[in-house]
Amino acid sequence: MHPILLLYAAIALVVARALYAVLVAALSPTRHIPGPFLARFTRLWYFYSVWKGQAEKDNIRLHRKYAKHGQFYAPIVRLGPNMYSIIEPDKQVYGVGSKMRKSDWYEGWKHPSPDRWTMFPDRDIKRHNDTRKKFQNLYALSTLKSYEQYVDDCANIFQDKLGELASSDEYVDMAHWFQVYAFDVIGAITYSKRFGFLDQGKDVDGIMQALDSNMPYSTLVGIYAWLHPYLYEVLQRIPGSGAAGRQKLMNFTQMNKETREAQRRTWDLEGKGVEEKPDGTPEDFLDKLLDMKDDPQKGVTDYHCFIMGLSNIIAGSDTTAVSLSSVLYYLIKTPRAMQKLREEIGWRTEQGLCEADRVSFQDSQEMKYLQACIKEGLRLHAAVGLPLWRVVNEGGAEICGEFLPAGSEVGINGWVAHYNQDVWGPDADEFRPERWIEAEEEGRDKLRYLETYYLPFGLGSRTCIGRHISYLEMTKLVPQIVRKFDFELQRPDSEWSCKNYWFVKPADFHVRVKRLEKQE
Ligand code: HEM
Repeated sequence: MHPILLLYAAIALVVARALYAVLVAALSPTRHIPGPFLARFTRLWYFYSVWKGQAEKDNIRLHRKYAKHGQFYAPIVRLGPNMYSIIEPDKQVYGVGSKMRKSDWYEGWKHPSPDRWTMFPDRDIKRHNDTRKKFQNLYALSTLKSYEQYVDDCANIFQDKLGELASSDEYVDMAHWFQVYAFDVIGAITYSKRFGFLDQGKDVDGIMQALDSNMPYSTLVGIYAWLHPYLYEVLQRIPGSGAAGRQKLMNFTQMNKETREAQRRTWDLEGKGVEEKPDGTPEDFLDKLLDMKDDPQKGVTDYHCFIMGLSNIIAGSDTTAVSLSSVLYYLIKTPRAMQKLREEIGWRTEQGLCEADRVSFQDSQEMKYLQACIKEGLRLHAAVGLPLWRVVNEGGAEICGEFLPAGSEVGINGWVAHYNQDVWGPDADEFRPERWIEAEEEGRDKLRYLETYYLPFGLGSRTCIGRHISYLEMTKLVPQIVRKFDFELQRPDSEWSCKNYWFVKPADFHVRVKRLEKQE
């Protein structure tokens, strides 16, 4: 075809597509739901918002902008032609038995082949339920004990590193150090093997970089999920691209699994489920998976063992690192709270209720102020900063006072929920750990009410399966470091800046570390 004709054809196609979008928007039964003008016709508005890395702020701004008199937030706003952000954790959408599946936005978090599913983005409700049931024990509170030594080892190395950093006057990037810690802990818990980041103080073999580069790709491609298979095919061949990063992690996971299987055969551990292995290390996550695989009753396959290990690294490293940064950042910004936390640790140590050099997970459960500080840190800065998209089923559904037709995508963003002054009160923007203790004292109803709107770990049937593990990592490390070190922000008078590509990562959390004169 002549090039000019080709150009005309392309222009005609674009015009027809635009007219179609205008027509659909004009006739849509949800056209009265407020939102940016462009978002009525195209997902480009949302794409741009996510691309800037500030989507949680835009999301909050929209709910505020369209609030009616007497409301803090508009209950529902539009982010795209059929994408709606809501402020209520509606049970139809998120309840444990909900039939609304994750939207195709989650496709960007997996290999495009339908056979290569993993737990977090799985959109098949039945398969997801089966997987979750099979493996939830590995993440249960009762299993944490077997992972505690791995956390202790990493926390001790982390403490030594802080000691070294304290002897220099330099500002250091605390977000980086928490990332290094969280990666090594999840590596140790999953494979009894630290990645070695803590020891070297940096990324080894580009693993952290691999995961990092995957974030913008997965976050953005999911908005136009149909593009994913084509882009992935090309990008996986380009070093440094998100798709190549994912491939690297998959290779790493597979290699660990194969090495361990060979080792277990040498040690003759297959199917034995021992608590401690011949090399003295406690049974790790991978051993537990392989024990299950060796038991024919459990229906655990090689593929399960592969994806569950991979999920731990992808879902459990940055999330914990960001959350640790949040807690420490707000403690530094709120000296009164830091002081109170140190008093709690000091008092419990004097009373012999916790050890002088480490805090056991069991002891940490009794430390009310510590628990409140962690909860409050994750409220003000949830690690995940985009709506948790779900799809409305056949027949449509009434959500937040609006009837949404089948196929609509609907989601609540933890950041929107956590800054809602109608829920948290006029001091919703403040770091005030006491609010959790007061709510508990007021009675179970008040606490339960707040917890309904507390979503750092998601909600309902897809709530974070690894949350107890992350609590184990955080509740041990935070007291261990704040009792020994002080932290001075490089820019104490301004807010930190963050980039939101699903995880809202701090970009400039620079502090000077100082050893506390008097410990406890
Ligand atoms: C403070 C740390 C963490 C935070 C804030 C966090 C947050 C979340 C959130 C918000 C979800 C739900 C996402 C959705 O609905 O789309 C989720 C799911 C998940 N998380 Fe976490 N997470 C953390 C730590 C971990 C750890 C340590 C692991 C693994 C050891 C883990 C494994 C998973 C998995 C496998 C899912 C998918 C669960 C499912 O679909 O049933 N997470 N997490």
